[in-house]
Amino acid sequence: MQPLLEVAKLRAGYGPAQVLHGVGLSVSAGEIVSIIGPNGCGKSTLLKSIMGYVPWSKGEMRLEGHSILGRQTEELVGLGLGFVPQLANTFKGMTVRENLELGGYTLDRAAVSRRIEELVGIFPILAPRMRQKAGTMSGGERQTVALASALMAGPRLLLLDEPSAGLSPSATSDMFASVKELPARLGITVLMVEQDVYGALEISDRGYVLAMGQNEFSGSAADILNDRRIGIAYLGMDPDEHEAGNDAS
Ligand SMILES: Nc1ncnc2c1ncn2[C@@H]1O[C@H](COP(=O)(O)OP(=O)(O)OP(=O)(O)O)[C@@H](O)[C@H]1O
Repeated sequence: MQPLLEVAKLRAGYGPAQVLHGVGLSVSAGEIVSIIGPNGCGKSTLLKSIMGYVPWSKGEMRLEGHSILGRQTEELVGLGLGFVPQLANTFKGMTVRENLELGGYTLDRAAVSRRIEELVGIFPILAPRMRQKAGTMSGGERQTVALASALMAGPRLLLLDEPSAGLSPSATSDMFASVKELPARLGITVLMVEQDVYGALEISDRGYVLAMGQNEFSGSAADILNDRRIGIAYLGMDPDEHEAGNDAS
């Protein structure tokens, strides 16, 4: 089946500082795909490059097989891409409802109301907080507002940059539980960057491991979770203990 999004040989960075050195990935409709890797390896830069915020020097990007390389961010949003940046992703002086309305600025009033109702069904904590200013909410609540705002426009593919950043363990598991529902409940495909490798892979179909701006490994979420090198590098696996386990078997 043709992927929804394909990125190939992407080279991008900030002026002379090249960060991505030929990265590739694909995401099929209905999937949740995670990008993991060490700090500074270029995960956020990859999402920002896809969204048109960071200029490419080389590469290719296709949506359902059609090249969309070089499109402006607004055009990409029009084509169905949505983005939730890491932190600083709500208007703190505005209420929850106003944040959501802003996310749905392309919709008419009736569609905004319908969409808000639908999203409150998925994120029940928003219901009693519609008039609360985002700036007075906890990190987890605000992250939920950011996610719901990005969903207002009905993206086909949602790019999430560390949705668990700054959240408590319980808020993190609520966040992952909500993200997991997006394909089935709203028909949204998800490409997510996460530091919480285990939490992200648990709800993902597939994953990509980046290292120093390059693809290091990719596979099903189960393959990555079972890979010894990944376990040692990112999942806190004790190398000696694992070796001992292997010897015994
Ligand atoms: N606006 C910028 N200008 C210049 N360099 C930047 C900019 N943003 C990021 N970088 C650099 O690009 C590299 C990759 O950063 P990026 O944020 O993509 O990594 P990351 O894998 O998402 O890291 P983390 O897991 O710590 O969030 C880093 O060396 C970073 O310092």
